[in-house]
Amino acid sequence: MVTRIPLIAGNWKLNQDHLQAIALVQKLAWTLQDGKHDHAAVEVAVFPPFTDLRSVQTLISAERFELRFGAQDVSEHESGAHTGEVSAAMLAKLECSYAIVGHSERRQDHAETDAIVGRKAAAALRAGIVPVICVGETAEDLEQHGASAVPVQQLRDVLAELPDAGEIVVAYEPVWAIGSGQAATAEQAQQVCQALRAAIAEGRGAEAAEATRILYGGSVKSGNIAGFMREPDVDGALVGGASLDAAEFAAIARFRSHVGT
Ligand SMILES: O=C[C@H](O)COP(=O)(O)O
Repeated sequence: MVTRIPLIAGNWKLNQDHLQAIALVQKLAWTLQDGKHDHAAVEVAVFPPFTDLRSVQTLISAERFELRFGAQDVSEHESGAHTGEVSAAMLAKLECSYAIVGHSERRQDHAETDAIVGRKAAAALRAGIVPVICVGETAEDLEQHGASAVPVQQLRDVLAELPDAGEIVVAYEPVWAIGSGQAATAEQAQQVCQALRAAIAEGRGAEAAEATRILYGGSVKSGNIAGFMREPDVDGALVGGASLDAAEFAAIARFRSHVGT
């Protein structure tokens, strides 16, 4: 049986300039160190804006912090006449481990389709970056189709664009739970994450499905993380607002001290 190392990921969205990013990463790393955080047991990663990545890389490398980091998006293109785009190779050069693709805010703001998201994920994989593939249903989808149908179809469509091999992370983020303060219940998250794992098994085989980490995202806080992490198919969290507070985000990463409470 494969052990999936939990991943607690902080998506800063459009927050923190590069000076604020340095302060936040320092505070987070020191808080985790004070709490003797075992990074081998629970991985912690931050996703700053593009403009912060160089500063975050330099700090993490100079201080030998065990934090990982990634980008909030990546281009499907590799180079050339694509103004405003940032390629996976550029992110790899900055030592990004991950790139988020298909966040619902990008799907909404930039009309990103599953095919585009799939091509972005494929570009990340080609550069040795693990794509964090976001899927999730809106409140209307939930009412009309139930919780699983839309995220499962989104994931199938994204996986269709990917090579069979290469590590991926999937993040289930119900759109209605993002930034609303109204998280899904642990049972709802488990039900959808289980269905997503079955979709990965269909597309990439049972072994890959067993090894793939599936995160829950949407109003995660230190007060509700333990419930999610008790579920067998939830392997971590993609945290938005609460990741901007170092103490709160570190408390989320310490979910093991709340499990059973
Ligand atoms: O990527 C993170 C999600 O959109 C969740 O955001 P939130 O924790 O602020 O609800």
